Amino acid sequence: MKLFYGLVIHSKSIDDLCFLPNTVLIVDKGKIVCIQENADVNKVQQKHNISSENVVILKENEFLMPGMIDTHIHAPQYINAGFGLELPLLGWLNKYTFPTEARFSDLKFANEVYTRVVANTLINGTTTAMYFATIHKDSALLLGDIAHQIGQRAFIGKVSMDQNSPEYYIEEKGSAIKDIEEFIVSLQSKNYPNIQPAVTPRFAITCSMNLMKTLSELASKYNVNIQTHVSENPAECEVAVSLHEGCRDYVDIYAQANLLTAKTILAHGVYLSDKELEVLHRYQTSISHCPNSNCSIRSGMCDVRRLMEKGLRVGLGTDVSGGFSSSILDAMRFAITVSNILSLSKSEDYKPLNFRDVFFMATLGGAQALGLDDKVGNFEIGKEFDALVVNLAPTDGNLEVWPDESIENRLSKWIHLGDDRSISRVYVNGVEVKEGASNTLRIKRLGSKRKLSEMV
Ligand SMILES: O=c1[nH]c(=O)c2nc[nH]c2[nH]1
Repeated sequence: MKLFYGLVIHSKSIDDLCFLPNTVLIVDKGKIVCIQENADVNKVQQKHNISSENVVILKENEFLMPGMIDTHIHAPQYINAGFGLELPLLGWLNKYTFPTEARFSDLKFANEVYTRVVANTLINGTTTAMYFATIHKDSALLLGDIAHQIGQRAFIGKVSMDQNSPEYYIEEKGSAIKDIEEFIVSLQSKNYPNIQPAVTPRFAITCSMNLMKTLSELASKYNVNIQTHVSENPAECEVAVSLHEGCRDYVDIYAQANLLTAKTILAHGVYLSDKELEVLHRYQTSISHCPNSNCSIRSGMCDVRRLMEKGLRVGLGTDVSGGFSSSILDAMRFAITVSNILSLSKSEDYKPLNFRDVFFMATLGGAQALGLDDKVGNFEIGKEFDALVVNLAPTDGNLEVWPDESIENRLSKWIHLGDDRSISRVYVNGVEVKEGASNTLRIKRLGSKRKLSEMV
């Protein structure tokens, strides 16, 4: 058992951000077994017979929050983060993305990049990631091994694509199905507690209707999540609909392929019509909002408020490397900025997203979008303990926190100004995976105190 004591911040819903001072939270075998606000820590410690080395008392400038959830990230594109942003989506895919992803047939290369992306996103506070890998079955399995070893909760998507792709990076019609089924079976048979496969048709342009229909059957046969892209960029929308005869709009392509389910997450959704939103709502399909990517490759600005008002679950995605940053904190800031910009052309009663909304989206909202909210996303008895200790101490991080500042203002400052140095501890399923705010990455499960440069 481990006992945490101090300020706890989490969302009960989008409208209910809770600040719980002097709170005791007890974790047993990875799960939360006790939460007590305004508690006498010594009494609770004695009552549960917890030894001092298993007690974490947060400092005055620290708070405990749920681990953050990246609902859309391309692990192989990590190597491209920060360049190639001058082209819009379709040109960018052809010039930068497909050639890079093709290199992941090489397992040694995949091992290097995937170790870095998992380690660094954890350091940045991403305790759960919904990954796109590449079309290569073995390197996608390797990504699952690495996330398991380092200790991140993850969905791993072996990408499926059988048309309109370069000849050096495309699957044969026959092997596309065989490979994805083998991938799902192999990953599930490893019985990694926090790693699951995800069926991942890249998007409607690079997938035939036949492939998408078979993928939906496999997702249902093996009860796995589905992820793909939708309505990101005007040219993409036009090409997608023109390729799938008889489909009314972009969402209708996925509806006809039976890919819309309550376990499906679609990245972007910038240009969805009201009719399309109604269809997604009916299927309980969720959206990953990726504002950094939408700005960086100039796809457009997604009106998240509108999606939420239509009843959709919306999480945040970094969408590396359309998005240049693998940090969900960064995604939170971009989401606020995009929403502020959109509000300039809306009526006065339009409510742009604020720091409370994006905190929800980065935690419980992301968990809901991935269908994981029975396990993670906030602190409730019975849920798994995925958590961050955030430290706003002026000597340690880049924030100035004044003694008379309210807790709300501190959280707002952290969301706008914090960085990975302010995340001092990371726990997944009750296990600490990062210790100490430092640029030297200390990933316990890879051998203590090894630097990242020594790990790859
Ligand atoms: O942002 C994106 N990144 C991708 O890799 C991709 N593939 C299809 N559509 C995409 N959008």
